[in-house]
Order: sequence, then structure tokens, then C-alpha cells
Amino acid sequence: MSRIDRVFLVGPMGAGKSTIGRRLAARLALSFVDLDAAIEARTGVDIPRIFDIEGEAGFRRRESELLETLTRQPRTLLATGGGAVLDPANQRCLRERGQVVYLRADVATQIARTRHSDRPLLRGDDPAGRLAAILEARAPIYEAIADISIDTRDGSPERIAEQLARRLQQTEPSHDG
Ligand SMILES: Nc1ncnc2c1ncn2[C@@H]1O[C@H](COP(=O)(O)OP(=O)(O)OP(=O)(O)O)[C@@H](O)[C@H]1O
Ligand SMILES: O=C(O)C1=C[C@@H](O)[C@@H](O)[C@H](O)C1
Ligand SMILES: [Mg+2]
Repeated sequence: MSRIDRVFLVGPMGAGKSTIGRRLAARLALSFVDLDAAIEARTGVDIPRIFDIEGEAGFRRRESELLETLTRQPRTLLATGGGAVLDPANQRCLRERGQVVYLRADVATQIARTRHSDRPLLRGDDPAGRLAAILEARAPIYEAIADISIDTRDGSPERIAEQLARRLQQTEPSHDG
């Protein structure tokens, strides 16, 4: 059984990266870090406010900067933000430094799980249409960088975390260290 050192969760809004990530980290005895929460802690404001002040480009710069640092941290499970995989430099950090897990969710599931929170990219009309367009653009990236993936539509966060822990412990690390 291999020892897991770093795990990175990727996937769309509402897939459960933060929720499942916390449970999976506990099962693997890793520290849990949420990239969105780390950005908020560092700036002292929430993500919608960062989008308001600096736009998406400003948010992405902060996201990439912190991802570069946090993907070096040993014994860590990092739950990324839904769009963190857009930057090719981020993709390289994720692929080279740990096991990448893609949490899959369809648009209906995403809508059900995000409708009570303010997501800057979903403001305005037709959030389902936006989610579908975003997923279509990003799914190939999630698939390309992931070592393993799992469907999160069915099953509680605890059950999904249990399945992932088992699969990760059977998977040989594909990165250098
Ligand atoms: N497997 C699941 N079954 C039922 N509800 C879930 C599941 N996973 C997550 N949820 C719920 O969906 C909501 C969104 O989950 P979460 O915040 O973990 O998603 P996320 O992938 O981190 O999204 P974001 O990219 O926007 O940060 C939460 O209220 C969470 O409790
Ligand atoms: O999918 C996205 O681009 C985002 C997802 C969230 O996790 C946050 O990182 C932010 O709202 C942007
Ligand atoms: Mg999250």
C-alpha cells in the first residue's frame, strides 16, 4: 500500500471539493487546505468581493500565486477552486506534485448544490446555461490532469471519501516526490 503525501481535488462548482475533501483528508491523515478559503484568509475579504474589486483576472492571479505555494506543502490535501485548472502553470503544479482527483458532477447537481451561495460566475440570467458552458470548457482539462475521477451525483460525502481513500491507497504515485 503506497503512502499518500499530497492529494489535489479538482472539479466544477458544487462537486464537493470542500466537503468531500475535508473527510478524505481525515481518512488519509493529511492536513486539509481549501484554496478558496486560503485566498479569503489572506485577503481578508470573500471571493465575490475580490471579483467585484479586481475582476476575475485579479482573482486568478491570487489563486495561481497561492496554488504554487500550497502544492508544495507536504502531507496535505488541497481542495482547489473550480477554475484553478485554467492556468497551464497551475496544471503543471498539480500534475507534478501530487495525486489529482477529479470530482465529477452534472449541471443539475451543481445547480442544486450552489443555489444558496453567491458564485460570481453564476450571477445574472441562466446560471444553468453558464454552468454547462463552463463545464464543457473545463471538463477536458479536469480529465487530462486527473489520476483518478469519481462521480459525486450519488452517495454521501462520507461514502465518496471512503471510496476515494481506498482507490488512492491502491494507486502508485505518478509524480516524482
Ligand atoms: N456528495 C454529496 N452529496 C450531497 N451533497 C453534497 C455532496 N457533496 C457536496 N454536497 C453539498 O453541496 C454543496 C457544495 O459543496 P462544496 O462547497 O463542497 O463544493 P465545491 O466543489 O467545493 O464547490 P466550489 O468550487 O464552488 O468551491 C455543500 O452544501 C455540500 O454540503
Ligand atoms: O469555477 C470557478 O471558476 C470558481 C469556483 C469557486 O471555487 C471559486 O474559486 C470562484 O467562485 C470561481
Ligand atoms: Mg469549495
